[in-house]
Amino acid sequence: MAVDPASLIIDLPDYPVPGVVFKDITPVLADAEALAAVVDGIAGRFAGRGVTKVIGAEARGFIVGAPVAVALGAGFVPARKPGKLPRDTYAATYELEYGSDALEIHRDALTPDDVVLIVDDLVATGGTVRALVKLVEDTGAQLAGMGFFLELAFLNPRAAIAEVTDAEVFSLHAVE
Ligand SMILES: O=P(O)(O)OC[C@H]1O[C@H](OP(=O)(O)OP(=O)(O)O)[C@H](O)[C@@H]1O
Ligand SMILES: Nc1ncnc2[nH]cnc12
Repeated sequence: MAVDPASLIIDLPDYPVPGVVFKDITPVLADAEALAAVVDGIAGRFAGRGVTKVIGAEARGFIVGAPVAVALGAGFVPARKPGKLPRDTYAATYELEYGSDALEIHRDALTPDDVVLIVDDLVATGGTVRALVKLVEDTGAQLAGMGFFLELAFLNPRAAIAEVTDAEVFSLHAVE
């Protein structure tokens, strides 16, 4: 019987601030079968859609996004925290469940010919995704959709995402 990746998530109440239940996915990453199930599950959903690039946000979006890119035969674009990329960038700010931050991509990381998939370990408020959508739009590339391991559905990220794009939102596991 295959392991259910969601069964390996550890909940940490009141971390990093009171009122937030932090979803620790490191046990999922550490389990070979579970990690493969997450990567294959997201990649499988978007196979055959002509995806040329996967974009993922620092840091957990790198961990899940890069192997999904390899599985799809696509390249990977890292969206990094401010000041980390050495050349000209597009930037977007966003709110998190526990603070605010900004992400940047190189201006030449995507072109209007690219078909882009956003990948992250989890979607909570949808703020990070909204920033990534803005960055993809800045380049003129086409957004194919977005794929996550975990969706914190009780925070209603789909409504926040729907305000900025009608691209497909796919998650392997939702917490109601
Ligand atoms: O839907 P949202 O409310 O935007 O939250 C989701 C984001 O939060 C986490 O990253 P975080 O910013 O904590 O950074 P990390 O990957 O470096 O831990 C997670 O990996 C997502 O990128
Ligand atoms: N509750 C949460 N657990 C883990 N990562 C998160 N990123 C945003 N909200 C989170």
